[in-house]
Amino acid sequence: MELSIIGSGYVGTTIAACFADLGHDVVNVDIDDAIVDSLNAGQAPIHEPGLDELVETHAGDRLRATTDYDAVLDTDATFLALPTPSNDDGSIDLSAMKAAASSLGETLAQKDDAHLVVTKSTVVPTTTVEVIGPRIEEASGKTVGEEFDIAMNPEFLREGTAVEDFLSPDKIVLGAQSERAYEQLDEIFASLVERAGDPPVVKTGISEAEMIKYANNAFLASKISLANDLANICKEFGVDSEEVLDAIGLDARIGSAFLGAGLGWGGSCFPKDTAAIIAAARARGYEPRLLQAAVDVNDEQPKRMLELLEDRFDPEGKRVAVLGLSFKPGTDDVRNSRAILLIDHLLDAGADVVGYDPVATENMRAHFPNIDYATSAADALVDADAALVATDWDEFAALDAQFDEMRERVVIDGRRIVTRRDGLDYESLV
Ligand SMILES: NC(=O)C1=CN([C@@H]2O[C@H](COP(=O)(O)OP(=O)(O)OC[C@H]3O[C@@H](n4cnc5c(N)ncnc54)[C@H](O)[C@@H]3O)[C@@H](O)[C@H]2O)C=CC1
Ligand SMILES: O=C(O)[C@H]1O[C@H](OP(=O)(O)OP(=O)(O)OC[C@H]2O[C@@H](n3ccc(=O)[nH]c3=O)[C@H](O)[C@@H]2O)[C@H](O)[C@@H](O)[C@@H]1O
Repeated sequence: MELSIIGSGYVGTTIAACFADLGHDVVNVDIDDAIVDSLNAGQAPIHEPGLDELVETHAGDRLRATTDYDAVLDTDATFLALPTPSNDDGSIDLSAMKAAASSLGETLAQKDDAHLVVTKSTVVPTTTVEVIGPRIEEASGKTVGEEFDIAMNPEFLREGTAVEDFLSPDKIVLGAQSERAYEQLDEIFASLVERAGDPPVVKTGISEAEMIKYANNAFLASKISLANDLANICKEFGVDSEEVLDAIGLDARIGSAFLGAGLGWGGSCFPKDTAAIIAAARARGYEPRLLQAAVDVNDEQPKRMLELLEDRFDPEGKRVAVLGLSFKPGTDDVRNSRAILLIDHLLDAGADVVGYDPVATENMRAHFPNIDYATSAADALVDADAALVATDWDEFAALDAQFDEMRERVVIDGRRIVTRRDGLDYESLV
């Protein structure tokens, strides 16, 4: 089928390249010239394993990019993969979605055939029906359910494994309100369902699909926070939290995934999505206490890590290496990275900070242009008084003699990844 994807960030680029690989003709529409140029030159604008190869293979053939919304006119369906960040009060900021819906509506006014508009972005329940649909109607002069349909297809991919996750989903959720829309969605997803070995396809309402996405993220974020709460209790008793969490994960009802205790969850999604659904629930008069507690535990973990450092010395004038800047391994994304909270605090305390990350240095430089950046973990450790391990990149597990180059060998491990302990003043956060 002919598909258009509006928004070419982590999700838009990944799904465009994957849909092209699955045999669709895809055009990415983005307002950012640099992203469009990069895609048309056959280069992925973001770091994701396997994405470069897909973009290189399909660019100029089944995959192209443009800043011109008119490209939508040659397609059967449009996916909206726009950012849905947080307002200051945590509620969802729909400005990009609204702008894109209006632009799309103006374009669709020129289209004679029916069109399907699919919300891919994470949006609070009722957004597609009450905000996106009406905006497109207003700008196009057309009517939902007649000249165009709306649908919602939440995305569950993780950064760092985006291509693999998209192509091998645990489930595909299709929210729609007309048979015509379900049929078109079936057609779009048929090649993925076949390649992925027939995963469950959940057909549901549009607002249910929107809520499934929040429920999924809220559950996973809360599971990590519960693991952190339990690990903090373990630490009080001198009990090995890893052994405890590994053991409870063997219970099939609990499962071992997302029980990794440590510095907590960051990234562009868990923090904003928990905040958005909490704000949306409050706006309807419900206080989501458990979810708020999960957020509170998560906010505490970086503070606990800094306390462990400050138990050793006042960071003022000390050189502190922060190992790992991305919000998790496998990505260059630093949005809501725990490392940002650590660096902010260290700078406030007057420390001399050196950061290191295998791929996220340039993105972090935009946040902190004035700290030092090392080109290897070994370089970061030279003459450092302390090292804070913020991200569980595999290479940190292999560090050994490099610690001998530190001035004071204080190592606070936020991810329980460092294996060497001898000769170090080592403490794990959990
Ligand atoms: N990043 C992730 O791992 C996942 C993200 N999501 C959701 O997907 C949505 C998109 O997230 P990301 O891809 O991470 O965002 P992103 O910020 O990486 O990309 C968004 C893109 O939209 C473009 N854009 C903004 N306004 C536009 C407009 N009016 N017209 C055309 N393009 C416009 C931007 O230039 C940017 O390239 C969000 O709702 C997010 O919650 C869902 C699952 C996974
Ligand atoms: O909605 C989204 O955007 C995505 O959010 C998360 O994906 P992502 O944020 O890319 O990465 P995760 O692997 O979930 O990690 C999120 C954070 O949790 C932390 N984490 C993860 C797992 C764990 O056991 N412990 C833990 O602290 C990671 O370090 C990271 O900071 C979800 O896992 C995806 O299913 C979802 O599509």
